[in-house]
Amino acid sequence: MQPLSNIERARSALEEGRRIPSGALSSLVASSWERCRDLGLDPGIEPRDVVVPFPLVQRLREEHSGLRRLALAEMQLLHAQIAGSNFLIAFADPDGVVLDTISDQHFADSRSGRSIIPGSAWGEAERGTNALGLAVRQREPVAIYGREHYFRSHGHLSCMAAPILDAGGQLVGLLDASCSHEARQQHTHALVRMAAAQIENGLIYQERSNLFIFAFHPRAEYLDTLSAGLIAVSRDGAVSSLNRPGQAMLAGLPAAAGCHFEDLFEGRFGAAMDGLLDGGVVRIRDRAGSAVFMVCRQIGARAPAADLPGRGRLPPGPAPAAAPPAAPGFVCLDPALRRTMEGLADATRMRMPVHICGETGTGKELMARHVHAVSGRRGEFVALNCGALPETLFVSEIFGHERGAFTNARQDGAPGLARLADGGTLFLDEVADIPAPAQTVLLRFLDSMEIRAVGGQKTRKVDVQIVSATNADLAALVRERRFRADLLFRLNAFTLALPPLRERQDFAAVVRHLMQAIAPEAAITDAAIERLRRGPWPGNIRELQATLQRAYLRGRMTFVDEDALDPGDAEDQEACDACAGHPLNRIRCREIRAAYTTAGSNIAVTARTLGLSRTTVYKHVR
Ligand SMILES: Nc1ncnc2c1ncn2[C@@H]1O[C@H](COP(=O)(O)OP(=O)(O)OP(=O)(O)O)[C@@H](O)[C@H]1O
Repeated sequence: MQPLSNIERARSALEEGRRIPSGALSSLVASSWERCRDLGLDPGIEPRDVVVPFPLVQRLREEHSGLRRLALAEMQLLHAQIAGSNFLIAFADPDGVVLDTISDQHFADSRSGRSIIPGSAWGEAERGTNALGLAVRQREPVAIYGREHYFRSHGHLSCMAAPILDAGGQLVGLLDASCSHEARQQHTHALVRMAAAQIENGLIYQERSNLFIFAFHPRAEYLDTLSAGLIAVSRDGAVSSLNRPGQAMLAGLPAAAGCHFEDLFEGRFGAAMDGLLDGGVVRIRDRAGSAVFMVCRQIGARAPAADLPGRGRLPPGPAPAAAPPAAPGFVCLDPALRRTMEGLADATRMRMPVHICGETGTGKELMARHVHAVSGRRGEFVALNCGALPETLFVSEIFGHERGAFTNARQDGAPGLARLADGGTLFLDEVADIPAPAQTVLLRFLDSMEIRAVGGQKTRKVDVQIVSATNADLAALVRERRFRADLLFRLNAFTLALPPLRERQDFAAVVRHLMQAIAPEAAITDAAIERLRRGPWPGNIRELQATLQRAYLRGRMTFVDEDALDPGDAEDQEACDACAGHPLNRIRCREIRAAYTTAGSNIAVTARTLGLSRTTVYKHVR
């Protein structure tokens, strides 16, 4: 008979309620088992899935939004590095509650994959010994393989977690990679630790964007690596943060926030700054006598004139950043709107999928174009209206098809929108309407960024910024199981919530902008704007646009005042038969019919004023 392995001896002791034989397990795992046993957890049963409600997940995501942005970008990279090896990558809050996951489809569909979902809590008390729970407790990287998990039912799972600490040493989140085989995954564990370290450095750049950041290491060739120290200092040398490698290199010195650069390094801070800001690598000794190489990684913001040191040794700070490009005709002075857009440029730089939600007519498509402009991507902006596309058509629209791939396929095939958007942006409008099988296909595409044309053999990678939009409540659709939760979590990595027009504080600016586009020569009175402001605007900016167009048509003069306005007139109209049953189409249809009446039943004038084709107008008024 084969002798029992250490883990088998330990497990039978655990499951038979005996003392765990010493040396059979690492002390970390053994003491975790003891704690779980003391909590009365039965290792033989299936643990209960503890999942916090979705609104709380949303709140936690908002609370950790800056960190989450960095984490999602790293998760994408990590996933690309280990894609295909059936892993799930999770980002969790400091209590071990999972906030986001990115996974290989096969694992996501497995029993284990379904238990690691946003909202699932992985503390030791809930799920027994597991990497996330232990890393929360230990505040250091932990890997738990197969039967080292406390619960027998987790015995096929391996997970590796790394804590993310802020510069003050506080645990702010965790990264985890899990897979469903027991083999040791040293390489993956190292990648998870590196991703966590990268996020920690990202936090320093994010939170200290107005300070000077210097990298240092005893070997110059390591200055660009994750083992380099990072130190953030103000213009006068006050240290604000140090990353973990930096703290380790300066161990023994008073290296804490609030100390001065000169407490840590020899020589005058000013002299060091001069060399560093010249862009060179400076050799400098720390106060313990060890030499390090140092280089400037970020130039701090220009100090107010009164704060500038008189010695004139510092070159002027960088010029203020130029305003980012915007989509043409995009008004956005509303503070709530501007808040939701904070971090958009970073999100697009990291290629995070952007999701735009808002009522009908709030400007989702225009915002999508703005996202494309902000991303600075040279490729095309390609839009797909996902509403009412059956699965097969959806797939061939996105991935293209080879010649004669299916009945009605184009003779010469089609490249597909994802390929057309390579290097640019793919805008998925009405994303809530994607049929269920196509949701799975889309999810796979978002994970791999690989496309294969229908009827084709070859796959190719594309580099696409994904933007999606809907006016539906996707969270509610997820609850009703009409939309995949994992797809929602992939799409809404960065969410832009557009306020309804009635809540916009830049209402007047929107009115003036629309009026300028309708009739550049016409003015609009303040009283007219005030009257408009009182409307409920269920159709939002589009409805306002139509009201102004009608007012202008009605007045046909050089200004629009209160008398020309009749916001209610569209409501008096009946929608056409085709639109009557569709609440969203109804609003638009009634506006077209009202404009048609105002234009003296002239299709050409109505079409020109509304910027529609004559056929469209005709369809609604015949
Ligand atoms: N911020 C803005 N500044 C100026 N014009 C805007 C703005 N937002 C929207 N508009 C205008 O309002 C109209 C409706 O915008 P858009 O089509 O982008 O809305 P939407 O939310 O995508 O509509 P739907 O829900 O029907 O798809 C467009 O003519 C657009 O140019």
